[in-house]
Amino acid sequence: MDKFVQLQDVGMAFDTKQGRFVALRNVNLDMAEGEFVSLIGHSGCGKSTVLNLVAGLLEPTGGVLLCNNRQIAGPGPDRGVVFQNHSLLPWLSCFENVYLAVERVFGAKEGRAKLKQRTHEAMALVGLTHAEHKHPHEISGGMKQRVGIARALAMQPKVLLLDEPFGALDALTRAHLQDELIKIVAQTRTTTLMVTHDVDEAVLLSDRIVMMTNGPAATIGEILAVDLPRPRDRLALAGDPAYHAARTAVLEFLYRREMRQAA
Ligand SMILES: Nc1ncnc2c1ncn2[C@@H]1O[C@H](COP(=O)(O)OP(=O)(O)OP(=O)(O)O)[C@@H](O)[C@H]1O
Repeated sequence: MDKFVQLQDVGMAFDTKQGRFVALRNVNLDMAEGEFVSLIGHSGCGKSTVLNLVAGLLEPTGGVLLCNNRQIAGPGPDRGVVFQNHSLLPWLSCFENVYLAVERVFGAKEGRAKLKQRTHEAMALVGLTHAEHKHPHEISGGMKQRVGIARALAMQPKVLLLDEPFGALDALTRAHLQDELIKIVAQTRTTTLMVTHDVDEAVLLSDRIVMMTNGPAATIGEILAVDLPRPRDRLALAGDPAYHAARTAVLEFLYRREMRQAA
C-alpha cells in the first residue's frame, strides 16, 4: 500500500489547569491515496484531535504526521477541512464564500476569470449552482454543509478532512448528502478522513473504519476493512449480508469491547 498520509506513533497531551491531560497515545495509521477512512469511537475519545493533527491545527506532543512524504507542520491548502458547523462568513454569498478560498490558494497564479470558473465548478459539484447568489441565512443547514464541502474541494486538496460533516442534519438530509459525497469522492478520488458517530455512515462511505478506544490516552483499537463493492447504493446494501456483518463488527467494538457509561 502506498502511504499517502502517515501517522507514526502520534501522541497528544494538553496542558490544562488540572495538569497534563493525555488525549492520544501511540496512534499509527497509514492511508493510501484515494482511500476513504472513517474514525469512529465514543464521545471524547480523541477523533477530532486526530483530524486536527492531520489538518495541522494542532501540533503533536509525540510522533510525526506526514502527508505525501512531507511532515505536516501547520495547515495548508493540500488539506481541506469541513467542520460540523459549516463556518461560512454570513456577510458573503455562497459563491463569495467559496471564491475567497479559491483566491487564497490560486489567486497569485490565476486571473479572475479562472478563479470564478473554479468556484462555479465547485458549486456545480455539490449541486448548488442555483444558490450561488444566496447568503448563508437564506439556505438550509444541508445546503450550508454543501457550500462548506464545495469550499474545501475548490482548493483541490490532496486530502479532505471531514469532522462530523452531517452530524447536525436531519436523517433524510444526511442520507442525501452521504449519497452525494459518495459520488463526489468517486469523481475526484480525493483521499478522505472523516470523523463520525454514525455506524451506518461509516460503513456506507468507508474503505476502512478506524475504531478508537476510550480516552484518556486513547488509541486505535481495531481497523475494519469494508469490502463492499463501489459504487455503493444504500437500498441495495440494506439487504446485503456483508453490509450487516461490517455494521455488527463496529457495533460489537463500540458496545461490547469499548462500552462507555452515559455521562
Ligand atoms: N485544547 C484542549 N485542551 C484540553 N483538553 C482537550 C483539548 N482538546 C481536546 N481535549 C480533550 O481531549 C479529549 C479528546 O477530545 P476530542 O474532541 O478529540 O474527542 P472526540 O472523540 O472528537 O469527541 P466528540 O465525539 O464528543 O466530538 C477530550 O477528553 C477533550 O476534553
